[in-house]
Formats: sequence, structure tokens, C-alpha cells
Amino acid sequence: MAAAEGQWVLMATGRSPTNIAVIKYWGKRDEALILPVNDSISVTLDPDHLSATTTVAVSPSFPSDRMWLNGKEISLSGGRFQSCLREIRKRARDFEDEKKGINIKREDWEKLHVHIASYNNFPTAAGLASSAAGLACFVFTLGKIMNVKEDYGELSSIARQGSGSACRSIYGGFVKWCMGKKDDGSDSIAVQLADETHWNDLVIIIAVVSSKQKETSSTSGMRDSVETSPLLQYRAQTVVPSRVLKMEEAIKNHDFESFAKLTCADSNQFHAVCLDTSPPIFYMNDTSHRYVLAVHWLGILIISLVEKWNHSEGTPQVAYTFDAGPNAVLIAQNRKTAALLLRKLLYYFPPEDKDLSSYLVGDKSILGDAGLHSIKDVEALPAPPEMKIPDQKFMGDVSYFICIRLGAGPKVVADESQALIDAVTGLPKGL
Ligand SMILES: Nc1ncnc2c1ncn2[C@@H]1O[C@H](COP(=O)(O)OP(=O)(O)OP(=O)(O)O)[C@@H](O)[C@H]1O
Ligand SMILES: C[C@@](O)(CCOP(=O)(O)OP(=O)(O)O)CC(=O)O
Repeated sequence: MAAAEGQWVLMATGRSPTNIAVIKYWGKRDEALILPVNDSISVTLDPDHLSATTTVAVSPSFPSDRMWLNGKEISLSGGRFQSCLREIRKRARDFEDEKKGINIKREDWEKLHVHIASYNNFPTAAGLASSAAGLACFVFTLGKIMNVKEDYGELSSIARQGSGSACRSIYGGFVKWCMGKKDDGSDSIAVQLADETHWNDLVIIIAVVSSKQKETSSTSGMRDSVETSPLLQYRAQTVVPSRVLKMEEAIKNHDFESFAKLTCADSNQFHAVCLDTSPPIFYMNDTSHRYVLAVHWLGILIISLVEKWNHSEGTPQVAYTFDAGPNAVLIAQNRKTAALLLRKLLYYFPPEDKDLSSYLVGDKSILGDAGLHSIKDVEALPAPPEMKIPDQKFMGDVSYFICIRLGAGPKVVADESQALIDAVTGLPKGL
């Protein structure tokens, strides 16, 4: 296996982005293989602010497979992690590092165990698609260390078995997950519609409402919807197929009007399906006490603000979309509109602690474009004219805003000092 048998630790580190669906995946036709009831389309988000970083280490001295997530050991025994490990191991190829004297034959990979450490640079399990970034990174980095052929379609179908939406995080830019028809799922893969440079005017602002873990997981929520919602059947069979075609055209032609209308309509229909589920799922809020009203209100306020603004301009300026949580994802057609949007949002949701710069993460320069240099500028903001509730403000309801652009797909982190595992002990750094 190697010159100094048992003495070496081989490592690879990867970083993968999250994605936000503009045509939603909601419902499986096969729970084990994670095969969806409809196609979906997403945009990949800038990994600098929303990504998972994963280091995989392999050594003949490891007695078992182990994993740590955000510094805490988690079990790898779940079916989803096991499916991804099995599928990657099946495709592992010979590997040689002459300098380190490591030579691994294809068949050796079955006997070698892995240590995996992963870290999300944003809240886990709070509706910001940590499972998408996490499972895409898991598969991508395992694929790298095991020298799996770089077939992104195939990698996406393996990531899909970790978490459906993860298959779309295998690419940057605009991505479509084709539901496929085959029972074995081999044609249920993601494809890139256009890379992140294709439509680089778009600016994304996310209102992060809660970093608390959500109540109903997407997995169980969509299972209940499949079993009980008549609207889901109609959506999957009739609405989504034509929406997907229109969305592909909108992306190809940089047609923001169509893109925004489809995005908002699809988010609203996804939440309508959640309400049509028995018992109903309320994702745009959270079921804890006083918080319910605040967060539910926030979603409604943001939808109403965007709808009224778009209507008053005669053409859509911004699209909104909400996943399985209360965070609002707003896509502006360009930087100028994003700056105007930020002024409207900060009017209603000013920061609690007067520190403007930590209230907006990501591209902070948008604050300058919005003419917001200090908290005084926020306090002096005029009420959005299109709204009829000028006197109300909701300080403290938004934890922070993120301003980002579309991003690239998974990448290898070549700088070994950034590995999350210690090359000598084979354990996560800092343990
Ligand atoms: N970096 C990671 N590496 C491996 N697995 C991860 C990682 N991050 C999250 N996960 C897995 O995803 C689970 C969280 O997924 P969940 O769907 O509940 O939340 P979410 O992805 O943040 O929200 P949503 O998918 O609804 O947007 C974690 O419990 C863990 O199993
Ligand atoms: C609302 C969604 O974000 C649902 C994502 O569901 P997951 O991919 O998290 O579910 P599993 O496949 O069961 O892991 C919409 C979307 O991303 O398309």
C-alpha cells in the first residue's frame, strides 16, 4: 500500500457552496434514492459567505470511519452518509504520491478508513441549505481524495443521495436538477444551465431571521406533503414542467421580469403546498411564543414590500424566495436596485446595536451605494412610499443581512494550512 506502511495520513480539503432554489424541489417519488417528483432550478451562492469546508483524511492507522461537524463528532451510520461513502468508494481509482511514498491501489480503498471534518461558515439546519453545501462538499472531497473520475453529473447523482438539494451545489451559477425517469435514479442528475458569470448584474440580499434550528425538517415536511397535499400533485405534474421551461428561457435571455415573476410565484406555491399539507406546515414563521408573530409578520411584510414596489415601478425590481425557514432571499436585478432595496429593508428592520457594519455581512460596500454611512443615515431613512404602514419599525427581528452575488461550484482548497484535520494525529485540529 505504501513505503512506510501505516505511518502516513493523506488529506484533501474542499469547499462547496449552498444554493437557493428559484423553482423548488418539494416531494420525493423514492425516499431511499432521493428521487424528486419534479425538476428544480437553483442559483449557487457565493461561497465566501455561505459554504461548507470539508477535510477528508485517510490512513491505514484509522480503525473506523469518523466524522466531526463544526467541531463535534457526529455519527456516520445514517443511510445518507453511508450511500455517499459507498458510491464514492465504488468509483475510487489508483492513487500515487511519489514524494510522500504513498501508493494506493483501487481495491485498497475498501479497507482504508476515513476521518472527515467539516465546518459551515453560516448557521447549520436553519433553512440556509447547510445540508446542500455539506453533502456536496462531502461527496466532492471524498471524490478528490479517492481519485474518482471528474464526472460532475455522476458526482451530482451521488450528492443527491446525501440530500436532494445537494446535487445542485456541485455546480456554480444556474443549475437544473433533472428529476429523471429511471427507477434506479441514474438519470436524476444536476446540469449547469449557465455559469456564475453569465448574469453578473444580479445581487442577492438575504435577511437572516433566526439561527435557531427549524421545527419541521425539509425531509419530513415534504414526505407529509406527498402523502396529504392534492396541490402538490397538480404542482408537480402541471405547473412545474412549464415553469421550468420558462425559467430556462428567462435565464438564457437575462429576462429579469420573467425570472422574478416565476421565482416569486414558485416560492408562494411551495408555501401554499406546505399549508395544503395535513397537518399544515408554517415555514415562514417559527412556532415559539412571541417569535411567531414577529417572524410571520416579517415574511408577509417583505413579500408585500416587494410586490408593492414592483407594481409601482410597472416592472419587477426584485424577486423574493423563501425556503423551509423564515429567512428571506431577495434577488435584485442590479446593484442600484439592491441599494434601493436595502434602504427600504433597513427602514423597517434597523439594527439593534447601532453597529451597521456587523449588521450587513458580505459585500459591505453596498451600504455606501445606499448612502448609509452610519446609523444616523439609517435613522433618517424615509418610509417606503409604496407601503401603508409608515410608522412601524421592527428592530431586532432580523439578526443580520447578507449581500452576495452568485458563486462558483466546489473547489479544492490547495493550501494545506487550511485543512481541518491535523496531518500528524489524523484528528480535527484543536481537539
Ligand atoms: N458541512 C456539513 N457536512 C456534512 N453534513 C452536513 C453539513 N452541514 C449540514 N449537514 C447535514 O445536514 C443536516 C441539516 O440539514 P437540514 O435540512 O435540517 O437543514 P438545512 O440544510 O440548513 O436547511 P434546508 O435544507 O431546509 O435549507 C445536519 O444535521 C447534517 O446532517
Ligand atoms: C425547500 C427546499 O429547500 C427543500 C430542500 O430539501 P432538502 O434537499 O433539504 O431535502 P432532502 O432531500 O430530504 O435532504 C427547496 C429546494 O432547495 O429546492
